[in-house]
Amino acid sequence: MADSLLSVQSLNKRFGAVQASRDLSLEVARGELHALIGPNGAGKTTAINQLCGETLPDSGQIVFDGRRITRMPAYRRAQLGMARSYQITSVFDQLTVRENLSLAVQAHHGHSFRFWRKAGSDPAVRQAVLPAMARVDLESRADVPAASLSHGEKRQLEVGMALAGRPKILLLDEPYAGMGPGGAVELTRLIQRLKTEVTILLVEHDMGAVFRLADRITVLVYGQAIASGTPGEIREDAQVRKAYLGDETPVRP
Ligand SMILES: Nc1ncnc2c1ncn2[C@@H]1O[C@H](COP(=O)(O)OP(=O)(O)OP(=O)(O)O)[C@@H](O)[C@H]1O
Repeated sequence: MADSLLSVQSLNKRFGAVQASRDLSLEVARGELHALIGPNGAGKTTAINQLCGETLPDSGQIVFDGRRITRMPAYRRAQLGMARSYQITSVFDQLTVRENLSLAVQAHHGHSFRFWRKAGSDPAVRQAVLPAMARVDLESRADVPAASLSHGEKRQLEVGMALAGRPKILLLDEPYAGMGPGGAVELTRLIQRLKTEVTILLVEHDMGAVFRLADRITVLVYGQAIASGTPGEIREDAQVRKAYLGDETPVRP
């Protein structure tokens, strides 16, 4: 691929008898929103874990922004511009939106800020937090403790924390999980805006959201990529319909 930001070649990962990644190859182009879909247990989270360095593959190769990162520790990948927003919420409930984002900003730019100071008291951190809040539409909730946010707002905060390091790619693992209809609409609006700023790899079960947001989709079944293409191509792919979407599943944009 001409402008590939993330290239995964023949990744294999086995857990005992389970082959969670099977000769998995994947290309994410710079600037696109690429969705990774597949049935439960297909190996989506295992794939993401190997991309961000939480799990090492048994074999295969991962190249990110022109560098081989296959065996690189997670923190180095983060320094190179890989950010992950977790399926399980990772914000500090007792801290406010502003404080959570201050910590994230400080963690990502530790070298340029005085990290022994309370995060919110550093003027440079305070200044960087304002656009970080605006980016995820949380300015009006700045001084609200995270515990009092709605589920959707917590997701926004989580994404804001992942973006604090100005990543080149954002890995979103099931952001719609547990989201009500109102929150889902807000989240779609947010992701639609973010995809103009950062390359996104989205793992998601909500097919409506996937087909609305993705530029390209890769379908995983039993750890293997069985198809990769535009939403239109995936919708029409006979193998995908048979293995995953089902002939009767109405998948409309
Ligand atoms: N640490 C582990 N130890 C043993 N088996 C594991 C481990 N992690 C994942 N697996 C197995 O690997 C397979 C792929 O799991 P994974 O969580 O990657 O799938 P998934 O596509 O993300 O599923 P879901 O959509 O349900 O989140 C499953 O059979 C799972 O039980």
